[in-house]
Amino acid sequence: MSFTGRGRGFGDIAAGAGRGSFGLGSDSNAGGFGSFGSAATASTIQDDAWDDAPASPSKGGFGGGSANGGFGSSNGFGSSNGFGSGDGFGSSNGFGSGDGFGGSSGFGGSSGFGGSSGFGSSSDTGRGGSRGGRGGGRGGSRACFKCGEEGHMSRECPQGGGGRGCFKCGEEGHMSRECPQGGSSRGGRGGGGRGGGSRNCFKCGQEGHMSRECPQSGDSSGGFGSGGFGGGFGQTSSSNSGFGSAGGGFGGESAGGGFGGGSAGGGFSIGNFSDTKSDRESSGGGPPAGKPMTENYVPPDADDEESLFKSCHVGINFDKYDKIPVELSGENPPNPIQTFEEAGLLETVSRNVLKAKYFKPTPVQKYAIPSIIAGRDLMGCAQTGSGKTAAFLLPVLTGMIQRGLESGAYSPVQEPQALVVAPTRELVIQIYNECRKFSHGTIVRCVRLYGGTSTMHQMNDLSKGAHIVIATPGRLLDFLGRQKLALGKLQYFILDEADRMLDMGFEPDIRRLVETMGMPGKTERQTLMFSATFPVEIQKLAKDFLNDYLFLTIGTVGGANTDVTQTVLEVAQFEKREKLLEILRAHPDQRTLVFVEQKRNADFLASMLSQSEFATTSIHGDRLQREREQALADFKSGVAPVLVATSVAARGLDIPGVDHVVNYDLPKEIDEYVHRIGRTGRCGNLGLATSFFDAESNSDISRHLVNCLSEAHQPVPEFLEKAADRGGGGGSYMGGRSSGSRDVRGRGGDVGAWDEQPYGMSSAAADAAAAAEEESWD
Ligand SMILES: Nc1ncnc2c1ncn2[C@@H]1O[C@H](COP(=O)(O)OP(=O)(O)OP(=O)(O)O)[C@@H](O)[C@H]1O
Repeated sequence: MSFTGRGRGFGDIAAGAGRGSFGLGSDSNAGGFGSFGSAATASTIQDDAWDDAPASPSKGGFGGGSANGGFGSSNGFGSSNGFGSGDGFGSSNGFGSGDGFGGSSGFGGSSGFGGSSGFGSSSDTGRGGSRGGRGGGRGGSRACFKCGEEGHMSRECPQGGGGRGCFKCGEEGHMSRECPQGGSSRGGRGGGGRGGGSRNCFKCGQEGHMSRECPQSGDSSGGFGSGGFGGGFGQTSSSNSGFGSAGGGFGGESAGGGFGGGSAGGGFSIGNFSDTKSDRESSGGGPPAGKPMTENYVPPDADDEESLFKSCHVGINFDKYDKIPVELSGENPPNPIQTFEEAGLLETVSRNVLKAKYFKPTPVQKYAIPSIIAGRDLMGCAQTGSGKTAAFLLPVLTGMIQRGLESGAYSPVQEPQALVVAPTRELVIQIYNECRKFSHGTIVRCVRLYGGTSTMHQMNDLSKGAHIVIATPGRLLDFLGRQKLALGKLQYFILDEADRMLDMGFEPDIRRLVETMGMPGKTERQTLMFSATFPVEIQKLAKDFLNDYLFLTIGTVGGANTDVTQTVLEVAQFEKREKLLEILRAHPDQRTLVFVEQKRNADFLASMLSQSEFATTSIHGDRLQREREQALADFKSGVAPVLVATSVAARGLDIPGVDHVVNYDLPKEIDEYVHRIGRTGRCGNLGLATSFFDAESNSDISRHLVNCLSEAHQPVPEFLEKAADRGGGGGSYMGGRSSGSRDVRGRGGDVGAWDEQPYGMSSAAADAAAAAEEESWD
């Protein structure tokens, strides 16, 4: 039996099964459930389903069962053998139907599967995840089978009779032998013992005979028969939770795999594998509103030296960096370096710098490296693409190694010496790769933690040792909460895109991280913050985290990169599509990054362009992480020379060879604009940015835009000046920029005494509003 789903699904996680086709049954080993249950622990899947969010017991997902259980193993649901399609999964009859699934070694061994008595039942809302798994087979710890809590047995459970429902239908009030639903293989609470429902053959899953009489010879190919897995797996009609709706234990003894279905809100929803938001909504499953879809994705690692050291070529304006005015304020600033040789970097690190073809430090590196080596806290602000990453990584790696690294390999709790936190997953990956590049040949272990990927995989990686962790806040807090990570030995705490990390969206997470997670106090650690923009109020906030810091400004804080030629065109909303096509046709060879405000528009535009003559891909927060990384890879390699992106790609990404940035929609914030156009014109190269100004919706940014263009010596179109004169953007004309122009301590000496520059909406508020409106940041 096979069926085809609409969405992408397990199948294309691996094994190239591609989208949709989902094999069930005896000849479906490759596409089935084969390696399922191989090597996960109880918590494998629980939180993976929820992007970057910290662990929460209320989230469902698969619960791994016994120590070896877990739906999905380290490679995730469907693991390397894939798992068939997305939507199809669990639809109508779902698993538990006749043919069963699973590879020959999969479930369905003689001992069957099926959780114990219906944990993850409807009263266990959301607990299905890890707890569900416990019941399965010989799963996990000795928690109560009803509520999943440890500390009491099920007979003493304060939740009363929740789990005492009929094993077949899940209803309370009767036992399974009296069940009015007879032998149906669907639904059921927890698929008791060898199947919650019918007495199908465990080998082939067909009704009408027992396994010993099975015509399908002795192997276990059909293993996962209807009965057991029927426990709540599938049954779309029964609840919103999709997979394991009413419960559904699944821990087969033989396979060792727990599979606790969740309950309402939990479980492995069908919607998780559908392609669009509306699919999710209609299926009732999937992540909560606003949360991107997830899968148990294991990202690849570039291990060869060549790809590690591949870097962008410096451009013709690289030497002009030296002419940009620099200001380093604060007590006793150290002298800048002029060459990498005089920086006092560790020899191996210096060698890597040369291998990366860094022959001369950029201004931010000249000042930041000696400041960090001198042990100072630093807030560094330099234009996009001017080498801020190496400015902190090189001295941090040197300092860590010189102080001595501890080997934490295979210790249950890793205690890194350095922590870098960044706002997006792709930026985390990029910093991680830079870190591996500069630490190449040393014993430093870098670990990346970010959402949308397999928690189990990251946990394994982490357990091998972590001297420096690079993470997005959500996944980081998750691991801290799980006590896989502790911050007691932290020497360096780095916020990249610091203004973003401290705005309303992330500030609570960062504060929590700094104040409640055992991190050394600010006088005991070194805190470093970097960005191209630093709004005044964020600078003031940052003071809470910094100790006697230096403030480094290269050029104007928040100024646009002058190597980018900026053009603003007046284009009404309905004309934008045609205008974009016109621009792309005029520059067919240019690698172009198109920014839009809305995720749905990113996909729409990407399809539209692909159907025209432009190979286009898209990146935004609703795409699976695998897809996001693939989109970036395709854009980088030129497979898709046009990338349509939302703000997830606005900051930090260093994509070599981006010729042109098009703001199809202007952002609401001028700082965001500066970061977006900074994806081109990097490292002394020239770039081009074109923005569509729609007077209807962009008047708020007009004043800031005029300012930004003038500062960067770019022509200001008349229509834009007029829009600014009409008052777009609020505040005074000249004062209307978002970033503070310099160290806020420079005025009045005390940060608290600083008079805010007037501008309409605070950067933080605007950021938050924009984020809430459309993009979900990692
Ligand atoms: N000294 C150097 N010599 C040559 N190339 C360099 C040097 N420093 C950095 N680069 C390269 O310049 C590019 C931009 O660097 P990086 O990504 O660190 O910029 P950034 O200032 O962090 O930008 P953003 O503000 O966009 O995050 C990278 O490809 C990096 O490898």
